[in-house]
Amino acid sequence: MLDELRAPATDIRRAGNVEAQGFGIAGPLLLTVRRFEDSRGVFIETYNRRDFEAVGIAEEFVQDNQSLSVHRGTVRGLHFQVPPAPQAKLVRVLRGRILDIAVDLRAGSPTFGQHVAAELSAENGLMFYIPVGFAHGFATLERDTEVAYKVSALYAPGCDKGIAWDDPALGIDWGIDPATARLSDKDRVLPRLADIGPCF
Ligand SMILES: Cc1cn([C@H]2C[C@H](O)[C@@H](COP(=O)(O)OP(=O)(O)O[C@H]3O[C@@H](C)C(=O)[C@@H](O)[C@H]3O)O2)c(=O)[nH]c1=O
Repeated sequence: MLDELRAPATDIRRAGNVEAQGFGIAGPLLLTVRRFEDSRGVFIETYNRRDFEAVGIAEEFVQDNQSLSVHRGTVRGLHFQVPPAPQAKLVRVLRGRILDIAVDLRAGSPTFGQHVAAELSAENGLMFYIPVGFAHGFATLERDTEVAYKVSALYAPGCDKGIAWDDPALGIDWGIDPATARLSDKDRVLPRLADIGPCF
């Protein structure tokens, strides 16, 4: 866990079975949900509208996505949908482990171009909330990693945009050897941040 990136513990909000902690960049939240363990195994609430709203996640989520990345070092991103179909995302890992990244693309934001990172795994059960106005991507740190995420707007291919994961201006340490990263054809040719206009 990248503790140095988290906001002070005083910034923790709790409601029901969820606890949310902010980062140095306003907006994204790292969520911990209560695990109910018994002799059968585990139960968790992965989303509860009332409680998630109470900790600051007010969007209505309208689509659930899931991806499997077979190889360690798979990179998906950095992606975002522009208006009129911008997406907030609520990300968790079902199997394996990722380094999840959110880059601030909000015009006028004091932290524009900066990013937050969180290690999410099936084991730690953490969730990452990424508001509208951020690009999102992740690198898989284990084989056969499955990621599930809710989004607040339907997939709109015409609004689907991206920036290069390895743009030097972003300075992201993805926790993998960049030379062995596996990307989609689409992600291999994404522009750099300096080459896109204002998006949000
Ligand atoms: C994202 C998406 C893709 N697709 C289709 C399009 C394409 O043929 C195939 C694979 O799409 P992609 O290559 O864009 O998948 P992927 O690279 O996994 O894209 C995802 O990356 C992560 C980091 C995100 O944040 C997501 O919002 C999304 O952009 O699935 C949908 O039908 N609906 C969707 O919502």
